[in-house]
Amino acid sequence: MASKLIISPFTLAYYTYQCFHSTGWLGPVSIFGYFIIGTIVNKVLMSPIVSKLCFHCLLAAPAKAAFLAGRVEHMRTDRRLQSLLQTQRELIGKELWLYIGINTFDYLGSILSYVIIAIPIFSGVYGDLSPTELSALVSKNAFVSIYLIGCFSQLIDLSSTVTDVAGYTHRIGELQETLLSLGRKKNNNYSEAKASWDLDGHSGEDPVPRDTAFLLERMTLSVPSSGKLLIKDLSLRISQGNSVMIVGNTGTGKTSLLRVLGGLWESTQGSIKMLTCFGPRGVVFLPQRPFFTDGSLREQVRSADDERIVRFLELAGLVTLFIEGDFESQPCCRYDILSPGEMQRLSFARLFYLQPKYAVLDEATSALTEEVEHELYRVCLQLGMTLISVGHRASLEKFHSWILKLHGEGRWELTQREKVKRLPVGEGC
Ligand SMILES: Nc1ncnc2c1ncn2[C@@H]1O[C@H](COP(=O)(O)OP(=O)(O)OP(=O)(O)O)[C@@H](O)[C@H]1O
Repeated sequence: MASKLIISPFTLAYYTYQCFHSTGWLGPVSIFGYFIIGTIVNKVLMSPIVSKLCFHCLLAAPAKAAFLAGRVEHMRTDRRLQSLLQTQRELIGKELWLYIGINTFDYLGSILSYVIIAIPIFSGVYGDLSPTELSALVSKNAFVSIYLIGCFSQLIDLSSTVTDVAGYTHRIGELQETLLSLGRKKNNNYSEAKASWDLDGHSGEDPVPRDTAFLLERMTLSVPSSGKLLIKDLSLRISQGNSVMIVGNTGTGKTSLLRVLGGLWESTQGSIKMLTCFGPRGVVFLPQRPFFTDGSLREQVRSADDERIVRFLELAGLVTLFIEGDFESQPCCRYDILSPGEMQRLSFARLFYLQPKYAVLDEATSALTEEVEHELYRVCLQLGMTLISVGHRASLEKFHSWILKLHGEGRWELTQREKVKRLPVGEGC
């Protein structure tokens, strides 16, 4: 693209000069004018097609999904399909005009190349040339004119590519800035946390204990869009070995609290500080609905060592699902065929591989039985992870040192359980 961008002005200037040389100003001016008119007509014909295409894509996806949803969705599917067909018909009608426009532009362009040379010939400018020289001049001019039109088209195509690239660059720049500011914020959080701890009179040694991952001070949280109060004045320090379970009724703000911990939402008042990093050396988040990229099982678990993969899969209770040793071709590239429970097990296999210090589990075992949930939590603790989990089953409480109960409308209750023991894999709790 860069080479085209550099060369285009030169070829344009060269062929404009060549055209000017044989036809005078008439040639370049007519071609330029013709090109502008062609571009305007093209734009007018294109814009309704682009918007129709977007609408068509929007309609197509839910229509397909709804089609699979069975009889309950039959009526809705029918309506959407009708609307989809209607849009398709309108699209074809509009595209027809676009193709007519493009072809007419091409045909008229070649005629124009002869018209612009015909004028000086018939007005006697080339009266002294022989018929052979005249025919050579006409064919040379036709070539120059058509090439010139081609150059203009290329330049316009390039301008739209440059616009796209500028847009992407802008977005990537924004992303980079956001990541940088998040990094800065995290560093500030750490020093601020240290400073505020100093104010409490703990100066001298390292004020914020190294093993602290999250520090919440009189934090108030409301839903950003509605302002609905979820948690009021919560102070909490989450440190290694002190797993916290967040419980409460539906809609009381359990997931919202995890969003704040992960930096997705901001607290309304007070402060919340994450003093660790994302990833194996810090914190890993496991959502209720796991996300996997396309790729082999090895890529999902990200280990080059087959023995380790088998071990993680064994720990997650998944090994029978996969043929041993064939991790490159195993069907996680089709993870959509896995059941929700198998997906949750697979995300635990990944967690076991990463072995982070902290694991934030948002109902990460909701599709599994109590026994399997028990086993997975036990392995997490055995691998030395500190858990921050949201769950509904009371049987999960024994894996946590603290229970944070959210009552809604800002009310909460924090209770301490006895210290959780780390159990070796395979033993009961
Ligand atoms: N993205 C969002 N935009 C606006 N409101 C939201 C959003 N996500 C959640 N909420 C609202 O915030 C409130 C708390 O939601 P949250 O998901 O934290 O509840 P929860 O306690 O995790 O519930 P559950 O047990 O059902 O998962 C709810 O009233 C919900 O409607």
